[in-house]
Amino acid sequence: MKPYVYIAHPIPAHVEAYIAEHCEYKIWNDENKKVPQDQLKEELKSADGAILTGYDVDETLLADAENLKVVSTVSVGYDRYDTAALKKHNVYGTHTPHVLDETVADLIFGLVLSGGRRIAELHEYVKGGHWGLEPDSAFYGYDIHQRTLGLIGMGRIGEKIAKRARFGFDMDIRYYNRSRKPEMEEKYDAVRLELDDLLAQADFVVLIVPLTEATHQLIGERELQLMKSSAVLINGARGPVVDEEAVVQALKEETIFSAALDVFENEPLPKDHPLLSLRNVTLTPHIGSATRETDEAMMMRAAENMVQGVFGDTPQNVIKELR
Ligand SMILES: NC(=O)C1=CN([C@@H]2O[C@H](COP(=O)(O)OP(=O)(O)OC[C@H]3O[C@@H](n4cnc5c(N)ncnc54)[C@H](OP(=O)(O)O)[C@@H]3O)[C@@H](O)[C@H]2O)C=CC1
Ligand SMILES: O=CC(=O)O
Repeated sequence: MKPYVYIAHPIPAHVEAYIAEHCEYKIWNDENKKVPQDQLKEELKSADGAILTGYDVDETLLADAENLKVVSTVSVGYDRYDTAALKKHNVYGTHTPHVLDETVADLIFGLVLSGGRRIAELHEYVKGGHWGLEPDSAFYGYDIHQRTLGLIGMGRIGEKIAKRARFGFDMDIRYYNRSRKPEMEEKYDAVRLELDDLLAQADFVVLIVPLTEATHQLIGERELQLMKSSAVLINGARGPVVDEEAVVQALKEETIFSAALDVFENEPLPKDHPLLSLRNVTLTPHIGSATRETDEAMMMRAAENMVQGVFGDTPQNVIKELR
């Protein structure tokens, strides 16, 4: 008998065909609605494996999932997976590193450009029919090239951002990272700094670390005050890596120049969120990795991880706390 797996969101046809070759399966096909928690718990009772992205995978969910061997997220970040609970229940947690690095770096670089040159704001201005109502100088931004990029997180994606900054825009790279990365220093002339020094020196501060206890609200009021008044804050990591209220305050008081954000404390961003009424922001809907090609590659990788796990093999992308 084939193993049985549960997929908690729609997947492309060729990924479904791959799963069908190896497993019996059920798919939740509503893209606009998540599986209700009680139903998900019920579904997992008989599942050997699952693809669960955007769900909290914790003790409550795992308690009755007696056959479960593997859960896969279609993301590299796995902050919603409780690794202690997965370990306790002997379930592999897997994610999708590498396949998305260049794609996320592209979007982040878009945010760097928009933050510095005010592209989102100018787009609103022109689309609103206001062009000509104010002098052009009211919309001058800052150069990107030959300025200083402060990278918080020099991991897989961080490196791809550094590459674009160094070789595409001739920028100076400063980074803050848990461990030192001599290879990155060599390749990109990157200089490792303490966080406060990076914040004081960078023209563009880019966050691309995982959300953990150590990175929760890494950037708050104190840190924002250390930044230059001409600096741009880019968050491509997770919303709670910054204190969102403090960011709103800094933007209102213009103690920093602008922010460009792909991730938020609450997603989708609530309709009355103060960020929506600010001029000096670029906002994207947590879409860093989501191009057509890369989304498909991530889905396939998640499916492969799951299939490997249900057949008793070690999946290729087990999250590091569970290796
Ligand atoms: N906006 C979006 O759509 C996307 C967002 N992301 C986010 O980006 C994150 C990073 O992804 P990826 O580059 O693949 O991950 P990596 O694990 O390759 O890189 C993360 C880096 O952060 C460093 N780091 C971790 N904790 C700390 C800390 N407390 N202080 C300083 N540095 C720290 C790590 O240091 P060390 O090397 O020492 O371990 C590592 O170099 C994901 O976890 C996810 O949250 C990812 C993809 C898309
Ligand atoms: O946010 C996306 C991810 O892959 O992590």
